Amino acid sequence: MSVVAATGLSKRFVRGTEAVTALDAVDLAVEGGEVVALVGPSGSGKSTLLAVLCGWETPDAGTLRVGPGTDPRGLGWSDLALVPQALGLVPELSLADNVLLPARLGRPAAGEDPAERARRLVDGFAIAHLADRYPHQASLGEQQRAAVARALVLRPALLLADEPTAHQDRGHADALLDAVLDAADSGTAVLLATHDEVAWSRADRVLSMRDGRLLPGPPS
Ligand SMILES: Nc1ncnc2c1ncn2[C@@H]1O[C@H](COP(=O)(O)OP(=O)(O)OP(=O)(O)O)[C@@H](O)[C@H]1O
Repeated sequence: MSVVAATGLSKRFVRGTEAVTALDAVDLAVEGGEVVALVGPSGSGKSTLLAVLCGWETPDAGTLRVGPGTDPRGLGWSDLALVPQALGLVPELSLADNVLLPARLGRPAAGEDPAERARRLVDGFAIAHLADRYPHQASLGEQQRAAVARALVLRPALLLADEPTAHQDRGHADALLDAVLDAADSGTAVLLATHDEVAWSRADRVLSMRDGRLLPGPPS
């Protein structure tokens, strides 16, 4: 059974007299262990789709199932982990505490010590030496790597990531993609909104968004 399944998702935003169809009858299913790259021009609806799938936005129409239920808002970090475009690190917590936050709030994967998993992730992302810094004391790329480590620490059933390599050089982007693919190998369903063509090439499937519509394959 797919970890996330949506049919006919639609979302319109109305600003004064202007209406934008951000999602137009989107059907989507992602299986456990599958990496799906979501590509498309700026403003095509990628972030809106992720926002609906994680429960930040309510669709105007359509059906949604994430994990066991229809309302993603009740899910914990081990069910649904998110890397938002704006990262969403907690400013009052050190980078180490941000990465460990899901482990303090949620249920670790069976047989895996979350502190050890966090250490491996921050080592692999070359941010171990920044563990005691607060987010504002780290570069944007370093903050983004901490946000990806936080999302992966519990090996979530579903990972939704919005441009997770946007602030990285190629080497760090590849380390992030390696970790995302490793999580998928252990069963995580992954949906990555990305402009990174290396990420597309490493995904199992590429889906394209244009004007709120979702189509199979990379953009033509
Ligand atoms: N809260 C909102 N209110 C009004 N319009 C919105 C809102 N959120 C998004 N939109 C509009 O919906 C459309 C889709 O936006 P969305 O952020 O999903 O695009 P995107 O593909 O993620 O773009 P980018 O690659 O630049 O992040 C855009 O026209 C955007 O201006």
